[in-house]
Amino acid sequence: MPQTLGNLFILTAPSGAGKSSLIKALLEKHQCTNAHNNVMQVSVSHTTRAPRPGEVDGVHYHFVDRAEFESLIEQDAFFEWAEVFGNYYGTSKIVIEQTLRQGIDVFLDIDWQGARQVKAQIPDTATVFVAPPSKQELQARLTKRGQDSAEVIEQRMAKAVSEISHYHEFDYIVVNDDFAAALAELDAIVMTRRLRKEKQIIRHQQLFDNLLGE
Ligand SMILES: Nc1nc2c(ncn2[C@@H]2O[C@H](COP(=O)(O)OP(=O)(O)O)[C@@H](O)[C@H]2O)c(=O)[nH]1
Ligand SMILES: Nc1ncnc2c1ncn2[C@@H]1O[C@H](COP(=O)(O)OP(=O)(O)O)[C@@H](O)[C@H]1O
Repeated sequence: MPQTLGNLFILTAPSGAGKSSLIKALLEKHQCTNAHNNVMQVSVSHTTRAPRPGEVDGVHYHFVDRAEFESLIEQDAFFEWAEVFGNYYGTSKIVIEQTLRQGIDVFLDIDWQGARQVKAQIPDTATVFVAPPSKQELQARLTKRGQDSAEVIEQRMAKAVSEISHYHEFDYIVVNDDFAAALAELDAIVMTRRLRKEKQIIRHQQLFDNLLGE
């Protein structure tokens, strides 16, 4: 993909570490829940997992069945996809490309396998690993969220160790202990990426043309 004004960010974490909460808070902080101020948005993945109570199709995920997902794989519709906890998850290619071209920053909440695939295609992607402060706290958050059965929580805790073992592959690490502190760190990462010379040249090309003109 050619250099775009929009930045691509990936947040990866073991389930329950707080990545969805952090992305949501960041968007609210930048008032991106307001359609007139759309400078960043979170990508809505496709999944074959069943919706949790309160999850809305097209908002939290595009919920599809396995046959539909496999047909999208055949059509090369995914930027990346992976099987996580026995379900398929994938990121639509066209939506990401269009959004970045519009100068909007895009956040992907995806697992380490997806992060690797995206980084290989777009090396400019900023990848962030969100770590919980302890295993006990991770389990407590999954339980407190109250959306998964004890069996599913057990499965997610077992999977957490393999997800965490990839922490060193990421560009940034944020430990989500105190939520406000973790949010400030994530915000700083976003700002740093935006201020890079490559992005500033695209954003301010007109200004530099004027400053250097007769
Ligand atoms: N590779 C990939 N992983 C995804 C995608 N969407 C979600 N995931 C990951 O799938 C895992 C399970 O997500 P989910 O079922 O929503 O559970 P949660 O992590 O507890 O919110 C998490 O690690 C997500 O980051 C995607 O489009 N691609
Ligand atoms: N820093 C934090 N301290 C305490 N609870 C948190 C913190 N960050 C997130 N949580 C809570 O932990 C639970 C899991 O967070 P969530 O964002 O759904 O995780 P993920 O998207 O990584 O699976 C939620 O109930 C959320 O409110």
